[in-house]
Amino acid sequence: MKGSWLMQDVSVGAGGDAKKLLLERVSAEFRPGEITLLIGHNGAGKSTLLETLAGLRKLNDGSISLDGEPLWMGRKRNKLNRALLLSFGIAMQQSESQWFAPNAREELLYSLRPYKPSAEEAERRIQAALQSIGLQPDLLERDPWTLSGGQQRRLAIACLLACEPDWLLLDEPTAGLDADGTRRLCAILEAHRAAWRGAVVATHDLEALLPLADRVVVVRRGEVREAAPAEAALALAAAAPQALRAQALLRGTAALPPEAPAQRSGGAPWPTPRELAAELARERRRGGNRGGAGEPLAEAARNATAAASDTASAPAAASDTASAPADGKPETSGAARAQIERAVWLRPDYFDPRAVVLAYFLLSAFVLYLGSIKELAVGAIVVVAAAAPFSSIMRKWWKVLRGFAIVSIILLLIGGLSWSPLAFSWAKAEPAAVKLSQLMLIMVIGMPMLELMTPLRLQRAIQQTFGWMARIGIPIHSVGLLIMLIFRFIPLLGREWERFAKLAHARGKAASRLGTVPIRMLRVIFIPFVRSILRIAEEMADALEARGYGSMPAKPVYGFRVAFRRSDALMLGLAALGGFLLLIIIRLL
Ligand SMILES: Nc1ncnc2c1ncn2[C@@H]1O[C@H](COP(=O)(O)OP(=O)(O)OP(=O)(O)O)[C@@H](O)[C@H]1O
Repeated sequence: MKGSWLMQDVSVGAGGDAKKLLLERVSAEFRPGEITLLIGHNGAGKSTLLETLAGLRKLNDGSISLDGEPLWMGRKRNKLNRALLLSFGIAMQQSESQWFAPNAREELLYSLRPYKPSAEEAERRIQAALQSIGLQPDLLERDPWTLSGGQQRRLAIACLLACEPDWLLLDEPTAGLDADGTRRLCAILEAHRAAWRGAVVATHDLEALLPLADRVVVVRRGEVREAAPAEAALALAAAAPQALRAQALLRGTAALPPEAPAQRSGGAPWPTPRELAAELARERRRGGNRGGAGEPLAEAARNATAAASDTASAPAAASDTASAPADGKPETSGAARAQIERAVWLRPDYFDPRAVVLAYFLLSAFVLYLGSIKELAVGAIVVVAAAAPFSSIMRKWWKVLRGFAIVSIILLLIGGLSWSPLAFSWAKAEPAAVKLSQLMLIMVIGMPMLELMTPLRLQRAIQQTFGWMARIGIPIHSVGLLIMLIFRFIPLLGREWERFAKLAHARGKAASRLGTVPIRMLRVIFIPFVRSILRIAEEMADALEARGYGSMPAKPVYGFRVAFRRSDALMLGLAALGGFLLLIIIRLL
């Protein structure tokens, strides 16, 4: 691979939403024969940037190309360029997020599948990868989930190395590695560069990786701010501890002003955490901590405070340019701004779950009363009007509704067909159409319900309302627990499937639309998916047992109670009113 990786005006939204940008008009170039570090605060967007490079995030805008070839293909630019996918490997931040096979060997073989090596070649590559990252071959038969954190990190890197990609995209590769592992990783990166291959590494571990870097890219609030040769920063901070090195690096990248952050006393060559805290407080008083000229200084103080305390407590620890702001709140990044802001009354702790469930049953009963397509059409208008205020929290369910609508139409077409002669009879299809439309409307009513309460609040509501049943021998606490678990488990299935879809792209090199698993991969993925769900269920059972759910006391003590308030009564009243209006309208029709 001779050419560079180019990002041009790339914007990426949370879940593809253009209004909530995680990366904003990012342009950057990553060259082969270079190691580029991505640095920045927690939540700045480094992982997002890496995943975007790897085609794991859909672009809202801009383009990405490697060696002159576009990463995204097709008219709608929703298909990945498979040839490019094979030229890089990505190791994500949490190594455990990539496991699904029963043992380490299967994991390595899964990564190798897209490259179609012969059995001998695969074995050679596996052994070479294990050796360079320092893993014993006897680990190959172990379940990856049972390996230590550092061993898992090494295995994740081995999975990449076995594929011998031109580009390595590494997210926090030194996290959890011991000194030997870090040394080996650095040697691997150096060998990679010597072979005129490229690496992009998101890290907070400047201590280990800065000396290797050819370039440093500062990611901040979803924007790539500056890139500068690492040598400049190193020259400034040659013999400095982490605190100074971190500041020098940021100055080298123009993320900080060139002057020293504070006039120091005591003759120490770098500021103490106390001095920097005082400096930060001064900045605050000047009111310059947001947007003004004081911000970089405050930031310098924050960075160096954390780094200096790192130095004091653990000299070998990472010098962290991504320390949390001093006020303890996370940085208000473009990404953080992207978090879904909900109106107070849309939050899952606003309504009493009993009111939500009652309103749902009430509206569903009215829908079930509608017996013809004409009545259901009127019902649809009322339901859509009732659901409209919840549209922001219902968005993620659109796909489910669309899928249900498509399946319903197919079923109706099949149900209404007569074969000799071939004809479609609406009279034949109508009863099914009525049932399916009722189901659809009940689903539309139920979707906001799922978002308006948490499983725990629902469980608490059941226990509060029906707790007295326990005295007459009805296991109501177990019923509440079961309902809570079902509500927790359903979204978990979806999330686990999303993880598998991501693996199919990141490691299986699937070029299909993001979030989907190509049919040819289903065979490989289905059993591991079921196994993974069983593992999660087992972990959940262990957690419940550890919390004492197996031996519930006769009179449990609860941390909080749900309360029926005026807003709950109002919601119930509106649901009843909507239903009665519906009945009046259909009577008048
Ligand atoms: N799908 C998503 N929906 C909403 N927000 C998201 C999504 N994915 C990421 N984010 C947000 O984007 C921000 C950037 O996340 P990212 O993981 O890229 O940060 P980072 O720089 O790698 O942080 P760290 O140093 O902590 O690993 C975070 O605030 C995160 O919550």
